[in-house]
Amino acid sequence: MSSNDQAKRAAAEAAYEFLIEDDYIGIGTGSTVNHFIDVMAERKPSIRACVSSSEATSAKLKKAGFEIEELNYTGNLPVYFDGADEINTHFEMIKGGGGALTREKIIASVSRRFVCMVDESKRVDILGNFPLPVEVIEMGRSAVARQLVKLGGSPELRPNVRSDNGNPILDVYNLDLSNAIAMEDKINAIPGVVTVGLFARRPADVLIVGSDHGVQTLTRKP
Ligand SMILES: O=C(CO)[C@H](O)[C@H](O)COP(=O)(O)O
Repeated sequence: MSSNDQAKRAAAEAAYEFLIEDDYIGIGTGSTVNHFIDVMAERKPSIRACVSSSEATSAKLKKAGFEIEELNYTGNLPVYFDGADEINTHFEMIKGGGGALTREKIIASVSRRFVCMVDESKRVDILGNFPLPVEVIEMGRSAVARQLVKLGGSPELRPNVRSDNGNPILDVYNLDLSNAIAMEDKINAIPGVVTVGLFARRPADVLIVGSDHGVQTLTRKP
């Protein structure tokens, strides 16, 4: 296992402490989440079912013996576990590197606690080094891209990729995300945008950072 993977695994193990048994739990997408599912598979918690943010996560959870439930049948969730592509000191995030941003944002929006697990390379002062994913409706792809250019961005179509919802994803470089809430609102207002991978209006509540030196668990200050 690479040291980066070890850091993700360590963060996933620490995150497990936040799991609430005998209820539904939300599970995101990505390599860090995959470590979290491995930890769950080893420790076998008693949970009602998982609400999953992607087909890939659902497949891994099912293989590990966990039930999947659709969000439409669960109501609000006590806790959601996911990774991030970048996270700042306010626990605002860029997400969607794995293309699951829309389902991730929906699940995060109905979860009482968002536990974000990262390796330390994901921590930043200002978001934006990682290109911002924007899921769009196919027919509005170019129109949205032109609006993103007006906002100062350089959008690139993610090649040969469709989200689990069947939509294309634009990766936007060079945006000024120093005011992440304002930019999230502006991008959300563009017709044709399905979801922007900025999680500023709904930041994480708990941040667990794995590194060579150990694991740090941080709680967002209100
Ligand atoms: O937002 C995501 C998927 O859409 C992931 O949380 C993000 O890409 C981080 O992935 P990884 O844990 O593999 O570094």
